[in-house]
Amino acid sequence: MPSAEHSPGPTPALRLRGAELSYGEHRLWAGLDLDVAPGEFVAVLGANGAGKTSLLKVLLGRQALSRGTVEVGGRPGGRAGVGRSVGYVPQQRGLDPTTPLRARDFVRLGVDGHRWGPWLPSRGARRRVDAALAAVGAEDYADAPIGLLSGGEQQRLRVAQAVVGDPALLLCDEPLLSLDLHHQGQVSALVDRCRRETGAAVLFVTHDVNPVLPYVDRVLYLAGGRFEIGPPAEVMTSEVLTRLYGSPVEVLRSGDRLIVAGGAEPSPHPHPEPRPGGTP
Ligand SMILES: Nc1ncnc2c1ncn2[C@@H]1O[C@H](COP(=O)(O)OP(=O)(O)OP(=O)(O)O)[C@@H](O)[C@H]1O
Repeated sequence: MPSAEHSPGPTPALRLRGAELSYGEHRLWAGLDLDVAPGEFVAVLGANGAGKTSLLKVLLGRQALSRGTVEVGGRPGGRAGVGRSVGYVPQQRGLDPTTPLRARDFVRLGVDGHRWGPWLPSRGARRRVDAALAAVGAEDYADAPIGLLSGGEQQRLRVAQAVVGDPALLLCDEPLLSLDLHHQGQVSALVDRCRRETGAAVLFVTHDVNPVLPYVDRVLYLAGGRFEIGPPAEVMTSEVLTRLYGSPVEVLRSGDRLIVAGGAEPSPHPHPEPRPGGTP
């Protein structure tokens, strides 16, 4: 199992030590040592069920580790430790058309609506909301009821909501899923700009690394209870992924794109009874 240490420097935005997550007999990953530096962009990849979303749940304090420790911004993780320091872009889910919120009110929730911490003067909050709306290109529908917007428009607003609070750690759970190629590129570039401007570290769960490939510093690849971490050029190879999956995988290059072929999980996992842990 490789170590995932990153070079020493400022307090890591995220530190995992000996981290393991199992649901009953089903071990998702174990022995995970990972330091993510401020401003670093880490793509989290892997097959369905490899434990990507579960990792984010741990970092959000919604799921306890089975073993090991987690720190966010130098403070112990878990419910008490997360607060405003973590921004979260969830998987796309359509919002109820009758949701009684304008787009800008939805984004403002990221400033002062659902986090612990001081309230900002409302003029400052409004400026930040306007800036976040502009950053995701949502000015035209800033005052529209959010439930009536398209899935892609709603997703851009989720990104705006996550970054408007200036988090130390930005967790993105497949935020590109419902977006067309153009907007995939825009949202990827937006997340990149945010981490450069604010120093937020990014953990970006995705099935397709290509939209974020220009920005990714390291890839955390989860498969079959194991993991690999490193720069994309070192991890996204036929040899490494074949070893990780324990079955033949071919990584092909087509222009700037990477195509991963093969990679079936070695054996089906048991699916135990659900444990408390919530759904992000
Ligand atoms: N609370 C829970 N109790 C028991 N098993 C769970 C629980 N939450 C998730 N699992 C199981 O853990 C495994 C990993 O789930 P997770 O959602 O983390 O995978 P993922 O890598 O994000 O998958 P996908 O790519 O399909 O979104 C799955 O087999 C899932 O059924």
